[in-house]
Amino acid sequence: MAAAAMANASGRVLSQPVTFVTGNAKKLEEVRTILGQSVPFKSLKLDLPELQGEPEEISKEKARLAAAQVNGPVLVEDTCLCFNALKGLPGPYIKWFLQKIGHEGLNNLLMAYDDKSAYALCAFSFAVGPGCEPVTFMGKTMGKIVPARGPNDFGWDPIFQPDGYEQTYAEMPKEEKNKISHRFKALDMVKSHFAEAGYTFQIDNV
Ligand SMILES: O=P(O)(O)OP(=O)(O)OP(=O)(O)OC[C@H]1O[C@@H](n2cnc3c(O)ncnc32)[C@H](O)[C@@H]1O
Ligand SMILES: [Mg+2]
Repeated sequence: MAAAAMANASGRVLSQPVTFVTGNAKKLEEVRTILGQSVPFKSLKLDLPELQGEPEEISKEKARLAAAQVNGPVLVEDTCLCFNALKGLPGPYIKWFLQKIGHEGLNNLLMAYDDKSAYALCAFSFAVGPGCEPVTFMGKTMGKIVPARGPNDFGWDPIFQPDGYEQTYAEMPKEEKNKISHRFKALDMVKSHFAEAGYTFQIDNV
């Protein structure tokens, strides 16, 4: 953990509330619901660059870029959808795959394979400020890729059916998705981190 984060671990007040930086309104909606009042944050709509590499490194670099722009404490996340038959691809490149080939194209990618298993991976990173090394929290939910079912209002939700469920993420009530999702699991660790670190916030302008 960076020196600044250590200082805060003793219970120091953060100079500003945490800013959750994302260009994705649906992510923001889920993060708000899952975090509730546990981690006070404000949000900033910013399209950070789509980086290449391993999920944890992408997330950390996103946090460094966001902290430099916000000049304060930031939370960011990067989401991957990984197909086991394709050794984890599309992974962090899912946004472009989804945009270019859609739900049907993503199913077709697996046509030649019996193995339709996949996992959703969420990597949140928190940086206390510019120049501080981010800490990362990963959440993973296992499932399989299926022909699209359910409302089409959030990314690849209609084609991801989590293990142990007959419904896709899109078909489930939101409260159900938010109890088992990759995002929920990562945010659970974010919550614990904030509780253990004893951060206190200036929340006047949240
Ligand atoms: O600004 P950021 O936070 O980066 O938002 P983004 O939309 O660019 O998001 P990512 O870079 O993490 O790309 C992930 C892609 O997966 C989609 N996605 C993210 N979380 C999802 C979820 O829980 N269910 C379905 N689709 C999701 C999202 O819409 C993108 O197309
Ligand atoms: Mg992005």
